[in-house]
Amino acid sequence: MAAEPASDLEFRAAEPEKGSPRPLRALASGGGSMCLEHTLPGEAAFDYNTISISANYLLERTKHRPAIGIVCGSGLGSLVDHLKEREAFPYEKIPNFPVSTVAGHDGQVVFGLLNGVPVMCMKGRFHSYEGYPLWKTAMPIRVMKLVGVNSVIVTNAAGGINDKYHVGDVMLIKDHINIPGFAGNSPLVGKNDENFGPRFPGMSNAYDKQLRQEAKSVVKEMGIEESVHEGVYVMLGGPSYETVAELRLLRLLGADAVGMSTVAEVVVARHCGMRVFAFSLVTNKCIMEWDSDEEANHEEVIAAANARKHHLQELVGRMAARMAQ
Ligand SMILES: O=P(O)(O)O[C@H]1O[C@H](CO)[C@@H](O)[C@H]1O
Ligand code: HPA
Repeated sequence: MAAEPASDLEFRAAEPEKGSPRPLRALASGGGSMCLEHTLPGEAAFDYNTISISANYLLERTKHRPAIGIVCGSGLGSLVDHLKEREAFPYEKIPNFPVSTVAGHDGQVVFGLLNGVPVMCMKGRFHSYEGYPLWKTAMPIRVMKLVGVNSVIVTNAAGGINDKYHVGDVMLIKDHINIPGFAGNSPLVGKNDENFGPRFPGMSNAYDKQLRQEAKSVVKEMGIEESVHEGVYVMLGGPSYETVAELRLLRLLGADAVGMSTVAEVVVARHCGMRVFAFSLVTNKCIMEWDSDEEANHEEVIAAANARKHHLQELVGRMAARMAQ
């Protein structure tokens, strides 16, 4: 029997209220220079026991015992609206959980049956631009792990860099480019917790080949091959969208779609041995020409996600059924 969960007050660190993200405080570091709060080495990731408290809170309140987790990207929360025997837990109520502050991210952990398969869903994710350190944006993945999840479906809204991609297309992610990681900003920075995984996890097979094969056959069954691609996702910190020069650089680097999420979750999922299937919905075509007057915006991202929700619900549902076999 799991330990009685402590009250929210006892364990919840100070978090921003919904809609009012905590500002990044500039603090003096040892050398007298300034550094941002989320880069301070002192802010250690939650340890195994702290994450167990969040997991136990959920395990004690849901009858479901899912092995599959789903992270819903911007505007993709409806992926989990049709779960049977649904049980939802607002992030605010879960000890130690961050809160969602972005439009299109509701802020609920939702358990239920998807095509008869028990799943645990994040209806809303966290991003570093909200003021959270990367480890905290990915902390729900560790909660999933302690709930019993061993495979995750990670989804996102992304800008299409590849000029063959159109709004509404799906990109099965075959690899990522971790731009924050190039600068040493990883969700695994700090003392390694062996309870979760090794100090130096490999990432060359981050996106499970067999699950990608399954996805391709699902896409065929659904008859949507023409609008589905396989490609490389690049993560930037945001929240500003990219300049034309940045997008041209990302294209040169081999990126097909760009976003501000997913990579930290995938790194943490792989660190703790989970299988990962991930896809991007292309919600906007990236602006690659300097003479264009267009600009990316979040409203168009949400609208594009909404327009494709039925296909995506079906894709996720069929994948969950295959992953459960
Ligand atoms: O990656 P998700 O959460 O789907 O959201 C994407 O959409 C937002 C920008 O419109 C950014 O948060 C970007 O990462
Ligand atoms: N850039 C970065 N993140 C995004 C985009 C984009 O064009 N679209 C959706 N998320």
